[in-house]
Amino acid sequence: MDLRIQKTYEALFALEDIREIFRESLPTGPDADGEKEIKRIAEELKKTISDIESGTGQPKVRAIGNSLPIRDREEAYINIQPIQAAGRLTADARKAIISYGDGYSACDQCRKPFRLDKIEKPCIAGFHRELAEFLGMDEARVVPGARRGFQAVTSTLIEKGDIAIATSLSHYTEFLAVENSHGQIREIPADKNNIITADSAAEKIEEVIRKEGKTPKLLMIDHFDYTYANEHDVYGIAKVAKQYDIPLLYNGAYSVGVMPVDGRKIGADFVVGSGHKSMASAAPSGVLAATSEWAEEVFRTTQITGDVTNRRFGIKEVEMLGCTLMGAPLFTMMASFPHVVERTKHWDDEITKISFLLDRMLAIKGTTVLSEYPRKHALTKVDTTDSFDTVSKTHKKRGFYFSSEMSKRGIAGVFPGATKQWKLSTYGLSWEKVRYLADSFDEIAEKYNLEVAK
Ligand SMILES: Cc1ncc(COP(=O)(O)O)c(C=O)c1O
Repeated sequence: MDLRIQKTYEALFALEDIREIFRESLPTGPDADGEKEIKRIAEELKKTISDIESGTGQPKVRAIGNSLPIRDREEAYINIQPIQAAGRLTADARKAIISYGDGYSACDQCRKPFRLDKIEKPCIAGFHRELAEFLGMDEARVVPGARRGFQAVTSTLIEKGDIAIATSLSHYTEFLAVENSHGQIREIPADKNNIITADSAAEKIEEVIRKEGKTPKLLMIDHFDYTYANEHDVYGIAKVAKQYDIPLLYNGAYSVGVMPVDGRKIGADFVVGSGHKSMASAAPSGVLAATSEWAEEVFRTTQITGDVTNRRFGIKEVEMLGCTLMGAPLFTMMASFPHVVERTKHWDDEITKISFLLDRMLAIKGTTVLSEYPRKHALTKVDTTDSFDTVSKTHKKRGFYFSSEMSKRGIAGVFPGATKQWKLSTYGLSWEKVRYLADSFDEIAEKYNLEVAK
């Protein structure tokens, strides 16, 4: 059965349950408000089912007190949304949400010594061990997003007035994490090709030491940045950081979960990944891994003493505020993990797919690629100012014509109105879909008389 229909039926059945449950406590009878509302919603749900079955209209369901359209992006569309691609759930993760979506669905299994990463059944402890191994690190913890990983590290290493180094292409959450610890950021500039090199990292460190008289306390480097998804010299930069004895945080938001990442080989002290961005997991989720040396600090347990009425919280980790991902996000990470491990072995295929698509897009005269080229990542920034955007000048929908043409062809994820510089990702799409995408760009170009080289 179409998943949308199945879900709508489930909502209909839930509505019946609600009617039953509240039969006692709500005024009933055909004119009672609650009864009228339930009837109205039931009618909408039934109409939604018949709309889907007859293939007319976009189904919209008004959930109780809220407006919640059925989300059918992955089932009904080819989704090229750049940041959704690798966070899309696996079927196992979807099942896990149904089974473990309830509040505290992990904590009801928590036994002595009372910490999330120590729960053996279900195998949360084992998952932590495997995560660390997968990343080539000694210890790992799940966190609510990469940003919480940054925060745990900055909160451990940075004190008021300390300096941390990031780059001109670093994600804003690194800046906020440092600010949260009352530190200051100095940026390594990207070169003219939008790449962060080891030489410029060394120069920035030298400059900070010379001008400010102190050695930075942390260096954070994004393996692939969020703007271009260009690859930066993480190996070289890690070497430089070692020379100056500065701990290195490797931001793998766009790498952990899609390509092989070995923190030890890179020379990272901390590896951070984003579950919802690159590990086929529900938001918010992520991972913070550390070498054993740094694990002792960043995963330190509470030392609280004093007026705490004879209570001790000894095993709880301060930076994790005891426990982190307790339910659905954790179980989606766990359920997707075997698939994630497997898919990292096929990263080359993903590069071949994006390269194929871009070759076809570049044949549309005026289109350029703003990211480094040839590509090393499936996420790419393109510039269609001199191709698709030229149409928007005269089209009655202006720039929105483009996303609308894409949507008509069953393609979602192009930012509505964007026709100049925009990002897309082919990550995880089948070859069939990638070819269809390329044909669709051609079709739109030809429809509007843009020149396409054959
Ligand atoms: C490069 C990069 N790092 C970190 C983050 C933050 O990740 P999260 O949402 O998992 O906290 C993002 C999110 O967009 C990102 O693009």
